[in-house]
Amino acid sequence: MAARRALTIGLIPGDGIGKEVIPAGRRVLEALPASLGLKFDFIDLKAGWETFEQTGVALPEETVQTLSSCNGGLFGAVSSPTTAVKGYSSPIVALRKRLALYANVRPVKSVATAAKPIDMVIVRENTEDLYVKEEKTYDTPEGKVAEAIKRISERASTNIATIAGEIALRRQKIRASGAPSIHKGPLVTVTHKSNVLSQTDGLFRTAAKAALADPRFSSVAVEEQIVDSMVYKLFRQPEAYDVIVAPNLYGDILSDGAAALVGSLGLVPSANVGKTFALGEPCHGSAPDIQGQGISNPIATIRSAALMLEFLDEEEAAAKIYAAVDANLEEGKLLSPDLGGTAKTEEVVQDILRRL
Ligand SMILES: NC(=O)c1ccc[n+]([C@@H]2O[C@H](COP(=O)([O-])OP(=O)(O)OC[C@H]3O[C@@H](n4cnc5c(N)ncnc54)[C@H](O)[C@@H]3O)[C@@H](O)[C@H]2O)c1
Ligand SMILES: O=C(O)CC[C@H](C(=O)O)[C@@H](O)C(=O)O
Repeated sequence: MAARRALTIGLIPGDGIGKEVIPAGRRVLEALPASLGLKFDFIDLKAGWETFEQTGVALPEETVQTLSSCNGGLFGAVSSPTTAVKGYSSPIVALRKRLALYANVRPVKSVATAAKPIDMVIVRENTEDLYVKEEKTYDTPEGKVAEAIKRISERASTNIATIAGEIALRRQKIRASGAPSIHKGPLVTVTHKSNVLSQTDGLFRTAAKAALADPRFSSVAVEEQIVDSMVYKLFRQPEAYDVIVAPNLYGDILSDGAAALVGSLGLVPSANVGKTFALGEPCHGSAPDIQGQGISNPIATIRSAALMLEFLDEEEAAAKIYAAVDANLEEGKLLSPDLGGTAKTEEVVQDILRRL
């Protein structure tokens, strides 16, 4: 039987545990039932610290060009240094801008992994804020001073709030079809710090609220919350959140915090979303503390593969992957050490493949 749709997927393992989890994502895609009619062609691509050490370039132009000709991609993680290294710049941050992946969508859901039910999506602006990385250091008579630009545009804030509203509506539609849920109606919470940063976060706040006032979001409740008290409420009452929309840096920080609430960074996926392309990426980094031990949790990447499929309009295939992962977690017999288990990455992958 000829495949209904062929998808070319670029794979960028990167560094550290990125090399352990990306093959897991690939194997799960390959194991999807033939009845779905999907055919995958994979292209291995390079980026990261090791690539930089070998070639002097962290994000080869070939990777960007090839990825832009793919339908989608999976990015593992890179080991970005914490001190400036001449010529190195974070490849994932660069890719988001080069491929116009304007939204970073991060669903955080507890499936037998947290004391409280949690089911939220953090929608992080992906191209600007402090991530424009326009920094400089200069000398003054009192010593060195460093500065960074925080750039917020009306256009990017409108775009990110719009996709947040669309995600809230889509989640509501799924709930209306009978899926069990902890939420009653669609809700978007706009996060900012415009009590202090009245111009930059002030613009984010007004543009996001204006976008969500569009009549097509009339059924979506809109709330706003200052980011510091948001962290407080997120930890005390995570069930209160449905969709959170945030500027780039706050979204980065909130999603790691939310990952702690559901039990591990190794569970939380993301998709870097553009108009016609999606790059799945686990929220975690290269985890140098556990790399090479075969114990990294592959679920964040496997869920990222599913999320990528969702944004490529292959929702049925995505649902099969989510269900296999949920079944693994609900049974709780083969869990990796970050979740309190003793299973190796390979055993978790095998269990999920069996359930597909
Ligand atoms: N997308 C990316 O490329 C990305 C994202 C975040 C961090 N990083 C980079 O990763 C490097 C390490 O950063 P870090 O240590 O601050 O954060 P990290 O996310 O790599 O690790 C934080 C903690 O979570 C654990 N962890 C993360 N993923 C896990 C998984 N799949 N299974 C089990 N445990 C997991 C780690 O063992 C560690 O204890 C840095 O160089 C940073 O720049 C890259
Ligand atoms: O270390 C890097 O090169 C990028 C880290 C990256 C980020 O967006 O800051 C990561 O924290 C993430 O959440 O994707």
